[in-house]
Amino acid sequence: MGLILPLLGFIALFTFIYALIDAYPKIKLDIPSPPSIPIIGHLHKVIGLNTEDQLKLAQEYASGQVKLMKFWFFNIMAIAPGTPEMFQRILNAEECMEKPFIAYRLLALNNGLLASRFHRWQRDRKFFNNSFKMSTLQSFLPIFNEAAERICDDMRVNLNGESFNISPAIFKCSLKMICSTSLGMRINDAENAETFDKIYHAVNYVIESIASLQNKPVIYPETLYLLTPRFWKHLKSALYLKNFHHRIINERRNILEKTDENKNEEELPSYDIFIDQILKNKGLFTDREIWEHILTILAAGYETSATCLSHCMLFLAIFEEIQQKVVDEINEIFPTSDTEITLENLGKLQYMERVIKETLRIAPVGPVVFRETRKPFEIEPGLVIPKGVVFILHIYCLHRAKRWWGERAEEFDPDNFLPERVAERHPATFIPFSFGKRNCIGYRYAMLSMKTILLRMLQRYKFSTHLKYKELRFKSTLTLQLIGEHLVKIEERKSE
Ligand code: HEM
Repeated sequence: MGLILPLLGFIALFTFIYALIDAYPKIKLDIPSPPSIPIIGHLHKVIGLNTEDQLKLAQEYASGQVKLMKFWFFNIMAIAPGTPEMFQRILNAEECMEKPFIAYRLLALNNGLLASRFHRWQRDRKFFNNSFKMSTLQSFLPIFNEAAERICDDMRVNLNGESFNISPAIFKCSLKMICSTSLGMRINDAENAETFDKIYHAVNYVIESIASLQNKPVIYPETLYLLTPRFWKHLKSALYLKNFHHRIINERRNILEKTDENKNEEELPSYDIFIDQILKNKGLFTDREIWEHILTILAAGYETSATCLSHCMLFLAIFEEIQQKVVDEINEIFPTSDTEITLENLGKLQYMERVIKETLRIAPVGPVVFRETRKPFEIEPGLVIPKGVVFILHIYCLHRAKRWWGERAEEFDPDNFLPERVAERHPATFIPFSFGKRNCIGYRYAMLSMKTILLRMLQRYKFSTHLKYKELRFKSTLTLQLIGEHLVKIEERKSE
């Protein structure tokens, strides 16, 4: 006992001195920083703030119009860029392509693309870039269409009735698309209905739990979380998803082996689902890596697309004249409801695309992304950011800054994406899918699937709402969420 206390004291002192030495090159960086408190840095600014106020605080800092701003939390140094040029420089640099463990640890999917460390990511991204190629996405169009038709049928119960929250239906549709294109689950098979429901609840529970932890300060004692009932339900949901993926992987492996032996391709779907692409490359990934990759694609693709589309439907219900313009365009390119959906005619839906982009500008589903320097990085001549510094890239602030978007930056205006206006802006002023080599691998998948759902819903129904644009409020959890529900009313659209 007599020795333990001095020993602990020595370890604490040693750790403190080590942290100071480590932090020194970062602290002396010549970058402006708001006033801070010794030891804890800027932690007091965020502690106790709800997720809506955190967004407002970030906007307040961003309005300071500096190129870079420096923050620190104990010995963690973070830098936030303030101009599109700086966003571009950071997101393009190989030196900054690491993901900070502290920001992505809660996902617990360290082998998946979203959270993996640089070297593993570099190897795996090459493989998956091929999986998301245009010909594969084209083969997914019938699945997108089937899921979109299904959501329209299910929505009929709300016809001419009260306002309802459109979000759960969109989430289920988006989940079915992802499960079908990554795991080969057939959307309209009755026996899959219960499984879709279970996955829906399990994924949502895991996402909600991570979001609730994510917004606790970085020093939140996660060990305390283990003592809460939420943790056990979180664990149960995560285990369900893991076991489910294991089962599907084994089933698909058997199917592929059988078809290999019999050279009978009939059992394989006509589209190139992600799991089959992985399994056909025997030995490239371990089983653990496979389910973490597939679960990452599911997690990264499902909630983002569904949330974006829920916002988009709400904006269209609020701005009925914009909705009408989208419908006019649809009627021109898809004159009948059975006009086939192809890459070519989806590409012609240019006004719809502007509406989706404006939705992602006003409400970028991934409001913040993080990077970490893997080695010293000269961000501008003479200013070298040392290894181990975290970059906080606040996309939400960038998208709403008056400096880049003008006095009407907070208003919803799809014409912001007219080609002549786009040409006037720096390419990194609008980055809802991030930027550079480590950007969103699923952005084309997202655009095609969202366009298909919008197309089918607007062909069938007219949307309205009593909600007012100016009264909408957002909060930043894991993704950017509307505070409240996406309430809309629908009526049958008469053919025009
Ligand atoms: C509106 C829809 C979507 C938005 C706004 C979005 C946004 C983003 C953003 C901002 C990132 C960068 C995250 C970071 O660096 O921390 C990202 C990464 C990623 N997204 Fe998406 N995403 C969407 C849809 C999808 C879809 C549909 C898929 C898959 C089917 C997908 C799969 C991924 C993956 C795997 C990554 C990690 C990529 C890497 O690090 O190499 N996303 N997404």
